[in-house]
Amino acid sequence: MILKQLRLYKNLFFYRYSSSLSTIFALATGYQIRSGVAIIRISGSLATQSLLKLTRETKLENFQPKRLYLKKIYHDKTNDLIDQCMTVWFKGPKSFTGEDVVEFHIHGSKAVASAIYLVLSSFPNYRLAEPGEFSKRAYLNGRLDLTEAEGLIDLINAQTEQQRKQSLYQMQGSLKELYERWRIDLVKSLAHAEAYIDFHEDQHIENDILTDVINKVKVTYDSISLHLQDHRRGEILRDGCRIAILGAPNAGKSSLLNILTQKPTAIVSPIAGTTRDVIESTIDLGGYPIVLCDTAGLRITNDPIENEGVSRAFDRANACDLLIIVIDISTLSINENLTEQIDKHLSDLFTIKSSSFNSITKLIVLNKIDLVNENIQLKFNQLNVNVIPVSCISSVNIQEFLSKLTKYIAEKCTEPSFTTPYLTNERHRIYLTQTVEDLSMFLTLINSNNDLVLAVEYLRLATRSLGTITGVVYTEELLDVIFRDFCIGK
Ligand SMILES: Nc1nc2c(ncn2[C@@H]2O[C@H](COP(=O)(O)OP(=O)(O)OP(=O)(O)O)[C@@H](O)[C@H]2O)c(=O)[nH]1
Ligand SMILES: [K+]
Ligand SMILES: [Mg+2]
Repeated sequence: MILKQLRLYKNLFFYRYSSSLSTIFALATGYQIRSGVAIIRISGSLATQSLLKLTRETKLENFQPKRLYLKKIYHDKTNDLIDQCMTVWFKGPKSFTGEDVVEFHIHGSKAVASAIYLVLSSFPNYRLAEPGEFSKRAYLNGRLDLTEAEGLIDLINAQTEQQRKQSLYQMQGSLKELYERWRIDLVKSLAHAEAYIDFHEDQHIENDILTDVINKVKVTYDSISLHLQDHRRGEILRDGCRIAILGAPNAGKSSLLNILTQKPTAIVSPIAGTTRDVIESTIDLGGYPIVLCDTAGLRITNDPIENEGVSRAFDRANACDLLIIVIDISTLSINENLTEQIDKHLSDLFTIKSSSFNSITKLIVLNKIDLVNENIQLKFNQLNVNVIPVSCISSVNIQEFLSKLTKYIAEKCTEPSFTTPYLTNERHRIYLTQTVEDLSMFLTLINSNNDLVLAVEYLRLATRSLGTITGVVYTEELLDVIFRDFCIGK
């Protein structure tokens, strides 16, 4: 235990030592420049030198931290004027990275940025930052834990309102609080269990200690297990709810896709078998992100290309969170039991490639209601809640369909909350699953009083798995995986 801690401190020490050698810089506002303002951020022990050299000031005291100064900046060797800009600096550790940070808020042109880059690169021990390097330094200097860093990248990538909320809460520590609380509980139990092992034979240590440990571990075990049974809500919100539109040829699948994307995304035609490939489009519905797929009409066919399209439709549908099945209403007979006919229609469609999609939620759209006599339309409105008659041509019931779909998606995702956050990331799921498995081993072994030392080893492994999520425990490899998703300048 102590050895491991020492190794961690050693890593951190080397990190601090080596990072003091290089001061990094990059555009923090992205490379799509040609904007009113762009920000060049510089971080490291030599960062403030750039402030003095570029502004030709001699004393750092002329700049109070966290205050903006309008300055002319110059090439330090040629004395050429580069730009007039706002400058600010943050004294480490009270900065984003925990190191001294300088920012130049320049005019957002490629030429100004390049001129400054050229000057900065000429300074000794200055170099361009790698992707995610500012955030990595923030993590290594204890300004962020890994879940907060992941929240930050998710916030940068957020496309919809609900994604914004979820990632913002995570960036502010919602998951860190939860996972650290569990980890600290387990570390305490571990310490008590170890004390029991070491001393219970020759000293008076109460047997209650062990019972107490078991009870506490059980509570954490239950909480993590519950957290894992989340139907991937947070992950669906983070990655987008995947929806496939399925149905027989000409049912109106592409017409429905075009309504949802509000543009002619897919070709619509009266020719059955128009759509062949899976057509993917990302949309925002009520703040929820959706990855929507139009697919080939499902039928048995001798055409090898169409058949490939049908196979792709099934493959994609199997990977989805929700299916919209479109049925041409005019294929149903009003005088027979409609629910039975719909069930039969679905089972005929699905057996084409012997699937059942049993575990996937389905919303059934009876399209082309405009073709049905108005008196009869009423009958279709009284079907199951997951069946909705619409017309893609006359737009009848389309608003109702959109609200129903939004409701279904809201149920699949989560209304983000700071106090009860959901899992958002496959990486966390892997380590949490490992944690419950180890805790389960601990509980089994300790209850059967088999091997106390081995049982406690599992408890130790569980604390390590939890620590890997927040980054209390880390490897270079892990950090590479996490921070490589960041862009340069973040
Ligand atoms: N009357 C009527 N026709 C519709 C409606 N929706 C679509 N259609 C027509 O039905 C035909 C087929 O529409 P598509 O959207 O291409 O159908 P699809 O299911 O994508 O067809 P495939 O890609 O060939 O499987 C087109 O001629 C559409 O104009 C509707 O609500 N009412
Ligand atoms: K068609
Ligand atoms: Mg189509």
